[in-house]
Amino acid sequence: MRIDVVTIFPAFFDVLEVSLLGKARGSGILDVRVHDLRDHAHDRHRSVDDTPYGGGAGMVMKPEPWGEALDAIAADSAARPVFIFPSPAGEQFTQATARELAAVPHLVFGCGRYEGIDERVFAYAATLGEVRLVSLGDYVLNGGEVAAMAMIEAVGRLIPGVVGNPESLVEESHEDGLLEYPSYTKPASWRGRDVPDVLLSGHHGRVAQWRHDQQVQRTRERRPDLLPESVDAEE
Ligand SMILES: Nc1nc2cc(Br)ccc2s1
Repeated sequence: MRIDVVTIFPAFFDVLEVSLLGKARGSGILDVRVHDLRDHAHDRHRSVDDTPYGGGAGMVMKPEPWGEALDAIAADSAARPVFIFPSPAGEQFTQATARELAAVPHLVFGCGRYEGIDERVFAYAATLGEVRLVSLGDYVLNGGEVAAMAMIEAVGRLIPGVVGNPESLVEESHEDGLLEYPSYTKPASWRGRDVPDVLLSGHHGRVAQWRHDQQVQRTRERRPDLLPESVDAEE
């Protein structure tokens, strides 16, 4: 998978050189390229923003640098890219979105700043590939970089070969629509708190049932919106 990121803060993504994603880059599983939007701003001040038409506070990101940056990326793409623009006005990013995007050969993340990107950039990008505005949640950040980083991690870890043991991806929160069960490790007793006996029983069937019950209970308590219709949130 190829991932491009366009941002005015390229150094923000240096962290992608470390941990699992860093190893995946080194082994060629992930091809991550970070681009400085200011490289596509050619005036003396390399300006990427300007005042909004119609007035109002703040600045809007100019379309010209974006157009040039997206053209350059699309020009050497082996597949029609999917452009992801983090936006508080976007669709909700979920684990299902991550799974969907993990199957896309070429993702391009466009990180807005200021009051956002000139709307015509999204329309232009749609001539180069699919465009999706995506939100992590109902809150506003100062820019798209934090959201893009989170999505890159959520998607990247699903790429075969990135996570050592793919089994560990199966029993996670949201993979089966429920929150994950609680986990314990040694010691069996710690500061007067003991690991639930069932987990020490060696009875795999009972352990599996207990874990599922915990998932349903946690989901009912913390995220009743995730419970399937068949399970009454009030039970
Ligand atoms: N939740 C989010 N807030 C923002 C703000 C800006 Br500015 C750009 C992207 C995003 S995604």
